[in-house]
Amino acid sequence: MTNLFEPIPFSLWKEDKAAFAAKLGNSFRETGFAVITGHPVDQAVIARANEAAKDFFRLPEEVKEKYHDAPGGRQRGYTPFATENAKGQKAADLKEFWHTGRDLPADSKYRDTMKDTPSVAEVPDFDPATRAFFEALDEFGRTLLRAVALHLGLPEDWFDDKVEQGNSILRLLHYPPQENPPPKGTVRAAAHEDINVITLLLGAEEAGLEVLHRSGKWLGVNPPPDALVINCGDMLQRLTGGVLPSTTHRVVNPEPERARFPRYSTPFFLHFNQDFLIEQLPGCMAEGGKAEPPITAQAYLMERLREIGLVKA
Ligand SMILES: O=C(O)CCC(=O)C(=O)O
Ligand SMILES: [Fe+2]
Repeated sequence: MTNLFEPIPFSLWKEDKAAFAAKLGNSFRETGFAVITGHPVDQAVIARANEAAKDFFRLPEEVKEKYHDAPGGRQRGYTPFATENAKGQKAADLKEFWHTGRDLPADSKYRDTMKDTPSVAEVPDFDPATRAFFEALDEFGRTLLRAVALHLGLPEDWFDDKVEQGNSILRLLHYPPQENPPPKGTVRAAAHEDINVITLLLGAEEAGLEVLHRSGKWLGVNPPPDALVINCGDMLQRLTGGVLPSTTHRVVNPEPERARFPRYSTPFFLHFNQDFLIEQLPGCMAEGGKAEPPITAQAYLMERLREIGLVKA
């Protein structure tokens, strides 16, 4: 099989928007994923946020636990090891993570349902480093959506005002080393689909990420160093009648020779504004697809969070 995750250089966007949009769109249609090299997210911003994340995860469990927001569905702050389970899975994932949300203007109409992110006192650089990283990914995400819009035959700025105050989340993930074999049937992240519009994923160079291709085969992604992996989430799938599929993916446990190494990754889940009505685009329907009723981004998110156990029914 040819490499389905052939990297797409971001420089192409500057030279020929239509050509970049076609490559991105075709990769999404084929696998739901794409790999981008030469992305504009500043390496210093990435490195600083990764350092802050490592410092945070090194804190004692009782300190990290202070920052949980279980009643809010863990959409902000800390989630301890083995809490989240993928839809339909009994065993919890072998990961702990942190969620940074959008820093909303004081007068935003979304303040009631989009909480502030807790401030971490024990790691002095944590707040500014993660904020800067959120903003860089948010900006690049909007650029990528411009390419998606062109691919779909929409005006280039179609997504702009639908995501500008979106309920997006930066997730800092830590998969601890596995010195002892983990319980049978558990993996770092069980097979799942992302809920949001698109996901921008950095840090997946450490092996483990696999994508369920429509041929039925699990394919390892293994992007080159510093590349960014993007994938379509359920909201984009719903908007496009399945033309841009939200593909099942997972993170498998390391090979024995890598078991003593932790794995860190930092998916950025780009969401619509909460009151955006996700309604299938006219004339957009995958072969064999079925139409789904319109639903607001917020109602859809809550439905999906219940399914993965982060919001209790
Ligand atoms: O850690 C990774 O490489 C992927 C994580 C992921 O798929 C997720 O958190 O939704
Ligand atoms: Fe995911």
